Amino acid sequence: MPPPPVPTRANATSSGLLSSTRVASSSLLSPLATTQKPPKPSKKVALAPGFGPLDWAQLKSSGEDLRGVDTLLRVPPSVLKSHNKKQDAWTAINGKVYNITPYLPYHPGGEKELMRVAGRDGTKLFSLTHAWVNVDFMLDSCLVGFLVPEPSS
Ligand code: HEM
Repeated sequence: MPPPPVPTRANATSSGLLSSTRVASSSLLSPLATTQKPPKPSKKVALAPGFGPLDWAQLKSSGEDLRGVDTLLRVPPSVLKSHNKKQDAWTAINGKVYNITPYLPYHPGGEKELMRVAGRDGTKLFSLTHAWVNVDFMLDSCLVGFLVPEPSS
């Protein structure tokens, strides 16, 4: 018995093979136009050598004191407000108060941006900028305490 014919373009068309092959291969091509918006340009800053995310992770787990307080505090807004200098900067995010001074040179968005929340509740600005960032984890070793209402006098 002779071997079965080898498929060629000529006999593929008649057998319907080519049309299905065409559909399959053209679906693998990338579309010529897309409806997706181009990504926004990044506002990340160039961090100094030794201040990348891995360096921060290392410092965080080094056991160095990054809080600057001996025990967790109850922090009213008036106290938070007094910590608004680069060398002594606190912010509140989602009810937790963090010492952000050690993180300033490591912040991918830059020191200036981070200082916008120094001495105040930064929850809104933080979540507007990057709600996906896990601040609980990023700043766990910088926790100073919890934001509480101003005591009534
Ligand atoms: C307080 C705690 C904060 C932490 C832990 C934090 C952390 C981070 C991290 C991890 C990134 C990189 C994100 C990524 O790669 O997708 C980032 C980027 C950035 N952050 Fe923050 N951030 C904080 C607060 C702020 C605040 C208050 C602002 C002020 C508006 C800000 C502005 C930015 C900007 C502009 C970028 C660059 C975004 C981009 O274009 O990719 N961050 N931050």
